[in-house]
Amino acid sequence: MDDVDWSTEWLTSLLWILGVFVAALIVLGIVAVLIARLTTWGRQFWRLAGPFVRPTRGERRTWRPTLFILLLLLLVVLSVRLNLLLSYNTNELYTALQNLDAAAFWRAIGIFAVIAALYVAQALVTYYVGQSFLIRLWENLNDRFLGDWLGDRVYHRSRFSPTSVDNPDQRIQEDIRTFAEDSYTLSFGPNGAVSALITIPSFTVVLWQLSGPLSLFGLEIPRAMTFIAFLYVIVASVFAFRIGRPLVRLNFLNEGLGAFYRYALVRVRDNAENIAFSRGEPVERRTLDGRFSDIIANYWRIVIRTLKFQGFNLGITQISVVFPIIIQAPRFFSRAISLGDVQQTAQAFGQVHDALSFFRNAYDQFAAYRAVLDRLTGLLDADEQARELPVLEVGDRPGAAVVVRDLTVRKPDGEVLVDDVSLELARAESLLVTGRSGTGKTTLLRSLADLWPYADGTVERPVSSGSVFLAQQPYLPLGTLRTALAYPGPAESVSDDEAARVLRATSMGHLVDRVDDDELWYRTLSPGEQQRVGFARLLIARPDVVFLDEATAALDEGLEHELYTLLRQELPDLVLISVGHRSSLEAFHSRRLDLEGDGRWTAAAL
Ligand SMILES: Nc1ncnc2c1ncn2[C@@H]1O[C@H](COP(=O)(O)OP(=O)(O)OP(=O)(O)O)[C@@H](O)[C@H]1O
Repeated sequence: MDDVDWSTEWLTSLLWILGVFVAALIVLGIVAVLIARLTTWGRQFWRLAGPFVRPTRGERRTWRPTLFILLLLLLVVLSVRLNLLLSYNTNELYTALQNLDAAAFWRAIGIFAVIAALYVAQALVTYYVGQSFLIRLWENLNDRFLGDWLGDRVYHRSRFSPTSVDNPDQRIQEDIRTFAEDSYTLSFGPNGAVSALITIPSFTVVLWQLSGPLSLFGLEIPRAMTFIAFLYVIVASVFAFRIGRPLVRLNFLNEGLGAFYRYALVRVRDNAENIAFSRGEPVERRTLDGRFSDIIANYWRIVIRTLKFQGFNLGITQISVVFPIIIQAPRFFSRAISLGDVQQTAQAFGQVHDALSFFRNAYDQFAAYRAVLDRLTGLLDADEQARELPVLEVGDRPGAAVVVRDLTVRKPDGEVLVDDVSLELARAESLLVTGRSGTGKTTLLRSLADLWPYADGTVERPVSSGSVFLAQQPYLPLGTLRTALAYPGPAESVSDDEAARVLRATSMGHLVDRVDDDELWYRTLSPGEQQRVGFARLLIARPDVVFLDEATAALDEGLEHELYTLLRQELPDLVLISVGHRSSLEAFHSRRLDLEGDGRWTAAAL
């Protein structure tokens, strides 16, 4: 093996790094384009990462991600170069030992110290740059996915999609992080694909230089070591792929089953009181046990499959430790090569072996990665489908008025709930929608709110904050009571005086001192109190039109009377549309729409 001239090595190494960097850039660029075009997972990857790396038109073009990628590539090339130098240094070290040459030995140790210091610095910088890159990718994806899911009210509309996806929350919170992490580790990570692709040719050259001919069954194989290394790993990889393949599906199932179980647990937590009242623990337990045992059954399948897969991988890796030494030993004993050469061969073989094995060892990680790709692109698809569902055009009509023309509301299966209804409500008018349970009262309100995809006709009303919908159970956001009163406005928009006034007006004076307590209000307040928070919110928001869906059902008739009177007094011009069963509500409405089922309805003045 030729000696390295360490005095000029920095220049040689610099030129090497530049040359390999450019060559790697070209080759990786071509490979990346081919993967993104020709493979499903490549297309999925590009769909997720593309907008980060290359923002599309309309967004500000930023070169930052591209520069990050170039820097990461440069660092990988540098690390391979340092590994190469370490292998030459090892050769010198062992040759000096064999020759009992103390001066050469200490010189080699000195050089080792320099390379090792550079190596540590390189590893730390790589870690920092790599993590910064993945954090940026993570932030970008979270931003996009949240925007996609909340935008156009997809989170709600997706309930009506033909294919609904499970647990979008988990996909946004966990899968995005896994995607960012795995994208980095599998590509530019210290043992990733890029490092493997650069290491293989670099160390193949070393192996080539150290290889001698080998006689096998009377046949002379020149440079046998190089060929054997490749043959060994390629054959092993083919077997490993076959053994490891089912892990893709099993890991996918593992994710889904875990989420399914967690969802059941969350349901128990959220419905704790109902379950406790009915002593429903045995039923819940059975459901939870069922879901958990599905996880375990699948996990066992993963364990058995991994046993086979890892058993094979570990065996192959162990053999590879002594393999190059055995092959080089005869040449060492015949003094054709030095001890340093044998050591360097073992190192070079190890590098080529590890690099080639990347594709085999990373298989299970890659399997989980593909499952994440499927889950994330699945969510994007479902969001798109939800967006494509029909919408009832709601025209903006500022001021207190609602106009509905030829509105027909259907169930998803096409059955008509409300057939061809038209109505006009002017300032201060009010409508009570009645009908038996299941005749479509809530669905009619949903259609007016532009939330129900299976409706046609035209609706005009004030949009955005001009109209407020209040469901039977008002939504109380996390945070303070002030946040709940201001919702969906910002908490700071409600002053102390105003909060106190509306709380007292809705018979909740006892909460005046607690407006800034951060509690789980949706659990602390009784259903009736929650409904009163809904009314208090109306007094703050002062909308032009209000839709109340059994919004006083949890209150006694006396309180109901007080709240409706209050609403009329404070908002005399308000257009009021209520859904309710109680006859006591008639006193507060000027007209009634009675749904009779099968699309039929009657309208009358009250
Ligand atoms: N997301 C949905 N998918 C399919 N069908 C639905 C959906 N939401 C409601 N429906 C159906 O539409 C019909 C009307 O439901 P809706 O909730 O509007 O009735 P309602 O008159 O408000 O009943 P109640 O008085 O009990 O509240 C019901 O048969 C219900 O099963």
